[in-house]
Amino acid sequence: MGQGSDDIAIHVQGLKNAFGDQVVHEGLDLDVRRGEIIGVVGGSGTGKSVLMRSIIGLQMPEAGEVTVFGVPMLGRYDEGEAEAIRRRWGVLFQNGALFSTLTVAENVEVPLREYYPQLSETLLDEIASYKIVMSGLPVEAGPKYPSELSGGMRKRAGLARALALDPELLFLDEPTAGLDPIGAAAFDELLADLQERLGLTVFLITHDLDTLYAICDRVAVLADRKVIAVGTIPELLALDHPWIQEYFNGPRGRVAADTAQRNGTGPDMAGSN
Ligand SMILES: Nc1ncnc2c1ncn2[C@@H]1O[C@H](COP(=O)(O)OP(=O)(O)OP(=O)(O)O)[C@@H](O)[C@H]1O
Repeated sequence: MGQGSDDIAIHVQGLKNAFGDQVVHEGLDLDVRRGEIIGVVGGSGTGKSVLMRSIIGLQMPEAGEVTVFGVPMLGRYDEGEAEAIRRRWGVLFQNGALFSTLTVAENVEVPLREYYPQLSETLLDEIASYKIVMSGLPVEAGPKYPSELSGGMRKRAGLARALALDPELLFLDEPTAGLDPIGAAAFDELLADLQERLGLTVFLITHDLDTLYAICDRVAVLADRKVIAVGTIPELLALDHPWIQEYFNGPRGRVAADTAQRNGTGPDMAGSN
């Protein structure tokens, strides 16, 4: 099936980002399809977070285009059409980025208060409780402070906040970093379930090979200042780029592939080697 512009949630073209002399991206192109979970991988410092920040308007690129749901965004994040697009996404930052002086419920209410100041306190509390439960936390977590939660619970609280505005698009920066393998697998399962139930498009930065095998439809690889390849894992394995081979066919990649085969969660690897 061909990909029309309606099928594309995020279109990035010719992106350039630099900090002083350090050029992080140059001529970077990426299309994210509607309804997919795309994993974004690359060595440390290749600019995965900077790419995400460029898309959501926290980093002004030196050149390029960013279009979300067909709307050009760069330089216009606070204006009319682009401002409305911002309401259609939720973001979970790398460390959860919860406000430590607010309870979990109050954290979830922050975007609601910002965008819907007319909502009553009762309704805010109800929506927050709903999002908290949806993110796999007990409703009793609502009045707790982030410092009272485990790492896995904090991630879920961050997810609840990212889901506050009923987003169609979710940005997640290393959501399973710091979780034990069981906690990480549970978080992956939650994400896959939410993606399916809510029809989300998910932009997921990760170093976690198990996550890639378990829930990502496609994987985009950052190297040499660009997205050097994007495809399913079997498609990437067929490429002979050294970083891709080392990453997926190195010892950790092999273990993740075996685990995925055992769990029946991985892609059909027939035909790949
Ligand atoms: N605000 C900033 N000022 C200066 N340099 C920055 C800034 N933000 C990012 N960088 C640099 O840009 C490069 C890419 O950073 P980024 O955080 O996007 O990498 P990453 O691929 O997400 O890495 P990691 O996997 O380690 O999280 C790094 O060299 C980083 O030091």
